[in-house]
Amino acid sequence: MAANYKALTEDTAMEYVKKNLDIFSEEAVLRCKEIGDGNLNLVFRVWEEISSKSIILKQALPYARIVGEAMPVTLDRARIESEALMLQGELCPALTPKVYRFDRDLYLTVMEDLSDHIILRKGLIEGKEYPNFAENIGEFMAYTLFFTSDLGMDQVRKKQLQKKFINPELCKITEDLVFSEPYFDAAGNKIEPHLLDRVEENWKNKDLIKEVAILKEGFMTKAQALIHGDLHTGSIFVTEKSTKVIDPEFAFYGPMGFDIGAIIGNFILNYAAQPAYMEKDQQKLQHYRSYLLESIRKIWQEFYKEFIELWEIHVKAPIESSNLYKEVYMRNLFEDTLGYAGCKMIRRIYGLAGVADIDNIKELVKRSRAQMLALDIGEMLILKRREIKDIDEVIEKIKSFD
Ligand SMILES: Nc1ncnc2c1ncn2[C@@H]1O[C@H](COP(=O)(O)OP(=O)(O)O)[C@@H](O)[C@H]1O
Ligand SMILES: CSC[C@H]1O[C@H](OP(=O)(O)O)[C@H](O)[C@@H]1O
Repeated sequence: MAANYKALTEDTAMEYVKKNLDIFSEEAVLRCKEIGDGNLNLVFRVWEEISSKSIILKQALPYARIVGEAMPVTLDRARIESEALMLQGELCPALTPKVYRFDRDLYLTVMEDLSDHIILRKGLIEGKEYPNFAENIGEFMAYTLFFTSDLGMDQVRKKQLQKKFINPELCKITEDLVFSEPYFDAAGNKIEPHLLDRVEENWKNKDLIKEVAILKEGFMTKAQALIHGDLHTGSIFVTEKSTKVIDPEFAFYGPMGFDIGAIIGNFILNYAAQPAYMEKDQQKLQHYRSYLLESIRKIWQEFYKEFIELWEIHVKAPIESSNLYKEVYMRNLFEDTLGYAGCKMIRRIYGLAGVADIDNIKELVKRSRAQMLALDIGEMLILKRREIKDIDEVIEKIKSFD
């Protein structure tokens, strides 16, 4: 740990802003609130009432906030996050918060305050619709993944970037929490008693475990692009018109399908949860679930369209211009996307870190229905990913569980 590192408090965060940033005037009366609700870090909002100017300070703790000091986690994740935000900002300026400074002593990123946006997960739980989201996130993924892959950048530079974004400790968290612990009786799992029989089925399911092991191997070895690494609906801020992707501290060179699968898997988690929230209005429920499924279809289609466009414009080498190669590449990416979506769903039902869409359902019977549905869809995506023809078939298969 850097000698000068100290976790900030609301008071010291304000002092830091006054001393180090020239955003506010010297006489400004500042206020500060710690607003972090994630599993890992501190997030301070500092603002001045009269000018309505504000700023966000995000600081890594030397451990995971959700567990405490018993789970040490490298502070270097703050560097990875700020550097990934800056790179994503170059590729997709409209879809990324502005980073003003990274403090290497305090592992602190100073960035744009997005409080006029809402975390997408919250919006979806409230049943809101975001007409531009699928297009925006499709573009974000196409640009960030294409231009950091061997297709979209110089191959020597790519390897240098890979070195900069080696992120072993955070990858190990994902390897454990997403791909390993849900498949045995790990101490960190949070298994509600009514789920135990269903969870034990997973532990005994040899096919499922084999397929998850294959996906885990891909996560650990397929250095395809600089992926966000944790692209769930809690890592995205939205308004009706705008989308901003935050929190890339898990970024590393990994399989592209892990990002696309994360977003699709989290939309399906919301789909599984919605009957509990909208039970009293079946028409509204049907409408909203169609919206969620349409979003999934559009997210994949927009990503696909943008990615292929970039490929056609930027790739001139004869080998990588092969149309047959493109087909195989996109098919593999589709299968990875489905497999990782399934893994990301299952881990959220009984692994260490839950998901608000489902955890917020107070009534046990309704929560259990949502959990079982998510487990069944997750398992189907992992096991059937090679047989599923296209995104339309994914939607049909999800619907068939009702
Ligand atoms: N740039 C920002 N503007 C406004 N609020 C933010 C910003 N970044 C994070 N937050 C708030 O802090 C919360 C936690 O941030 P996040 O980056 O997800 O932390 P963690 O890495 O701990 O998961 C978010 O859910 C959001 O409410
Ligand atoms: C002990 S970290 C658990 C979990 O938290 C991260 O997500 P977030 O902080 O965005 O909620 C990541 O998904 C990790 O797997």
